[in-house]
Amino acid sequence: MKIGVIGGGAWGTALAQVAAADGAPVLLWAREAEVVAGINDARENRLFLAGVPLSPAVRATGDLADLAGLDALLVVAPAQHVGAVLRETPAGAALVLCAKGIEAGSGRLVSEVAADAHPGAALAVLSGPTFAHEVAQGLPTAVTLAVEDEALGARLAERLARPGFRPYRSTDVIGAEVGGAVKNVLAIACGVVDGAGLGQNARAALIARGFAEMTRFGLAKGARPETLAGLAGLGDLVLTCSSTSSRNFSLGRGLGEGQSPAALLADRRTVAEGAFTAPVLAETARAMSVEMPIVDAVCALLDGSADVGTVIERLLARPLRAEI
Ligand SMILES: NC(=O)c1ccc[n+]([C@@H]2O[C@H](COP(=O)([O-])OP(=O)(O)OC[C@H]3O[C@@H](n4cnc5c(N)ncnc54)[C@H](O)[C@@H]3O)[C@@H](O)[C@H]2O)c1
Ligand SMILES: O=P(O)(O)OC[C@H](O)CO
Repeated sequence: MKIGVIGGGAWGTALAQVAAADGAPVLLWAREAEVVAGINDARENRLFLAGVPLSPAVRATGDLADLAGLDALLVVAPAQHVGAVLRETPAGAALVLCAKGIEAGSGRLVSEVAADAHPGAALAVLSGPTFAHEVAQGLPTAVTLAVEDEALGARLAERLARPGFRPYRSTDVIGAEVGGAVKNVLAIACGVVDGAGLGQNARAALIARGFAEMTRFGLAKGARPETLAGLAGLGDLVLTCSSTSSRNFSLGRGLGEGQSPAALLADRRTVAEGAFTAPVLAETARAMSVEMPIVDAVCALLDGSADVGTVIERLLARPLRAEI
């Protein structure tokens, strides 16, 4: 199975390294000419994954047309750019969607965006607790690989599996997507708890109640509960809600410390997907009558309509209710 990667950020580069670990060639498209040159000439992506020596089997290109004729493309552009990039990408390959987010404006999951850009393409979702720098170092990692076509799922899992990289197969594409998109917003909330010094009890409560929000939203979208309780949902939520290695958690921590959202988001080279997904997630949930108070609180902090003290007061003043 000939593999290409769309996106030369940290995660696209780490996944290219995984796919090339057995020496099979992998072609990676990167938007930045310096990333293409760095990978081809110095075997390093200094902009997004500095310090990781890349396999000589990973080759980079700045031309999406070069991806024609490959069997599977790992789509690792940020969620808000997947549509634009796929519209310029030659069709014909299975698409393995690795971005975690919901498209602003349309409210579409990445699989819906991909189906629109490449009608009839086989679609898979790869998601789970995966800090790129750990995967690139070969540290043990497990992911959900969700594909409706079980035979394709088995072939993809076989192609991507390594001793330190274990794909667990699923057929629940929606569940895998919802988990990855929602956890980014909840990771911002956990960062706020940390930055505002609210304590470990509050963080654990937020993870559990955030998971309840993820589950309500996921079920309304047609996800299966066991997917949300697995690697792509709860697993990734726990990872990103407990580490400053998470860009979303770090963004939230800045908000919790009282820094302005505009300052925190200005001039970012790396992506904190939760900041883009939060408003569209809140809007979509409202339209489906799904309650997501923690997501609403993150939105209020990001759009500056409330400060940390106010959103905490609002969350704590909610009516007492049954846990489930
Ligand atoms: N970094 C991780 O550990 C990790 C792990 C799992 C999933 N992800 C997901 O992978 C996706 C990509 O994240 P990343 O961490 O690789 O990115 P990154 O933050 O390392 O780099 C930013 C990326 O955005 C791209 N970009 C910026 N503007 C663009 C545009 N207009 N069109 C197309 N691309 C543009 C850049 O070229 C670069 O590839 C995100 O959805 C993220 O949630 C990341
Ligand atoms: O740095 P974050 O917050 O984008 O998280 C990276 C991955 O999604 C963790 O699984």
